[in-house]
Amino acid sequence: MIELIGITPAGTTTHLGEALTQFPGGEWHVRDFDLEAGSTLLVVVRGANADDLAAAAIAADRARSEAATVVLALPYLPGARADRGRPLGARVYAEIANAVHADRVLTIDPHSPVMPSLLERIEDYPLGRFVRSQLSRLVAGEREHPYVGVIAPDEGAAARASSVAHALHVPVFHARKHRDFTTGKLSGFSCQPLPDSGRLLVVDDIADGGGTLTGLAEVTGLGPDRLDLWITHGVFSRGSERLRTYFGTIHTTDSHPGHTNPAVGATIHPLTPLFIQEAQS
Ligand SMILES: O=P(O)(O)OC[C@H]1O[C@H](OP(=O)(O)OP(=O)(O)O)[C@H](O)[C@@H]1O
Repeated sequence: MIELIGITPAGTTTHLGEALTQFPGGEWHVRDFDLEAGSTLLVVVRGANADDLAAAAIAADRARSEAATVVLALPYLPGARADRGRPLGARVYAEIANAVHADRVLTIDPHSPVMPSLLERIEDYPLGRFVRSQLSRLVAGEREHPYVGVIAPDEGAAARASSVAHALHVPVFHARKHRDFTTGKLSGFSCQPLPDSGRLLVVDDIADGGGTLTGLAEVTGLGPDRLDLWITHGVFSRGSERLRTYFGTIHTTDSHPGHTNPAVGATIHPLTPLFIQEAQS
């Protein structure tokens, strides 16, 4: 899923989606488009489809011929889960993304700390800060939030959940994901004792098949009357419909095309306005 937005120096935005077409066989073709002098082309690529990165590279090439600045937003960093061992999928995806030759790369809450350094022009993934510092507003609107604590489902989620708990002024409770040493498969969870009453917000970066989050919910013995969920990247593939059994409100962004899965019915927090703002800064 790809979105093209022209931003003039005065801040006027134009959606250039019609410039993107495909030949009947599926190859991308980007039609000519005009950009005012000094404009920025913002290219947002959602999800992990490398073919969309090819379209982004073609559109960027066109924009550069008009001397426009190119900002590539990769809200869900493709390859970020393949960040160890050989082959290193993260590096291969990063090389494909670098073929866009963007002046800046923006992302949000990348799964792996390895990944941003592989992208040549990434600037400290500034939007990562957004999720953490603005989460209380996103989740609770203008009201007081209802949470008595935040749960981190595994070690990888600990820093993210702690900063969300800090923003919400509530304690964080840590869980652990146990894996079988030989197969690497998930073998169970353990969790710190939780408060006897009040709502808890589980915070993680990705919900894919939902196994991690449903496994965690089971070990807490709690359900939708006590648990809500924030996940930055709602991939929501097969199996994720089980999340509804365990969580009341499910919040996510539109970083991945899977976020619209109707079986999950998540509340969506759109990212494009933030990318436009960030591209102009
Ligand atoms: O919905 P699921 O299919 O369970 O996938 C989502 C989980 O996968 C990722 O962790 P992962 O276990 O890949 O990585 P880690 O061992 O590096 O934390 C992610 O951080 C979630 O916890």
